[in-house]
Amino acid sequence: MTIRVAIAGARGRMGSEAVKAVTKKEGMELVAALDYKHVGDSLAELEMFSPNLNVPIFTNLTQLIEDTKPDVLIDLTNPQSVYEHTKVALLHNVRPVVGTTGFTDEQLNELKTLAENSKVGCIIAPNFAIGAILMMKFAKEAAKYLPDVEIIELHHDRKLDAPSGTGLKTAQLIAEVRSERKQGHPNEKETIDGARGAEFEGMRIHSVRLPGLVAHQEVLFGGDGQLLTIRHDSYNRESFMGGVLYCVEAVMTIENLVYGLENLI
Ligand SMILES: NC(=O)C1=CN([C@@H]2O[C@H](COP(=O)(O)OP(=O)(O)OC[C@H]3O[C@@H](n4cnc5c(N)ncnc54)[C@H](O)[C@@H]3O)[C@@H](O)[C@H]2O)C=CC1
Ligand SMILES: O=C(O)C1=N[C@H](C(=O)O)C[C@H](O)C1
Repeated sequence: MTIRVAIAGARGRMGSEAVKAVTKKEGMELVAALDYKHVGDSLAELEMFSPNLNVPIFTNLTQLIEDTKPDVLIDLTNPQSVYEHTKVALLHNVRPVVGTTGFTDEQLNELKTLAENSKVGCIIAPNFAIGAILMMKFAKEAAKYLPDVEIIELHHDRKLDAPSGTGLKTAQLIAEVRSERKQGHPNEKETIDGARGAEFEGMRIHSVRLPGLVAHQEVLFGGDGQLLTIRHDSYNRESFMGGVLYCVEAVMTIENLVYGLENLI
């Protein structure tokens, strides 16, 4: 069976890489792209894509679904649009594979309920790179023994959300195995607001944004006279594509919402 795939955000850094990956993958067909402009055009008409890519562009997701009947919607857009796209897809029995980060807890819970009630598979993956998933798994394990943790995530300077979805997910996984604790000196004071980074259940997350970076993270564990550093680097966006394709296949086999690829591998 061929999986019919639509991509929201196809012109973006991740979306354009996903277009290449899906069109090359046996057993998948790219049937539509969702954008906020270029309605009525096809990807072939955009300079960045091959002139043979006759994939229609829509600006309305419901219309896209009615006209092209995708099985899966890959969303690689932005934190403002992703919730609505995921909800509309689920309401139309289209399985979302979401890489976009920046969901609130409330939005995640609503989508989880919607997916469960309608028995439509949905994967929300803050990071598709296998190395990043392992970094998070190893960090969760290390935190059982070394509970003093600081997370430093480093990204390109076009990123809209902070902390990164990966940084937040790492903190959430660690919080599952360690009880909340205040780190640093009990009387410490910030002389400049934010100096100690964002706080999540007593852990600090530091967000670095610089041109030249892609996606990187270090999880630092301090103990008596020792430091354990777990680091992952994505040097390009191809690093995410194995995970994207894996999710497109996996989402066809589930009937609920899975948040994080570590739950599937
Ligand atoms: N889960 C993962 O492994 C990864 C996730 N990301 C996330 O993916 C998202 C996209 O990242 P980039 O590709 O770097 O961003 P980008 O800014 O290069 O691309 C976003 C694309 O979405 C389009 N877009 C914006 N609003 C839209 C709407 N309402 N409907 C349809 N398209 C719309 C934009 O035109 C743009 O082409 C971000 O949230 C980022 O954090 C990025 C890399 C890896
Ligand atoms: O915006 C990005 O680039 C990335 N976003 C994801 C995140 O917020 O964790 C995944 C990866 O780090 C790249």
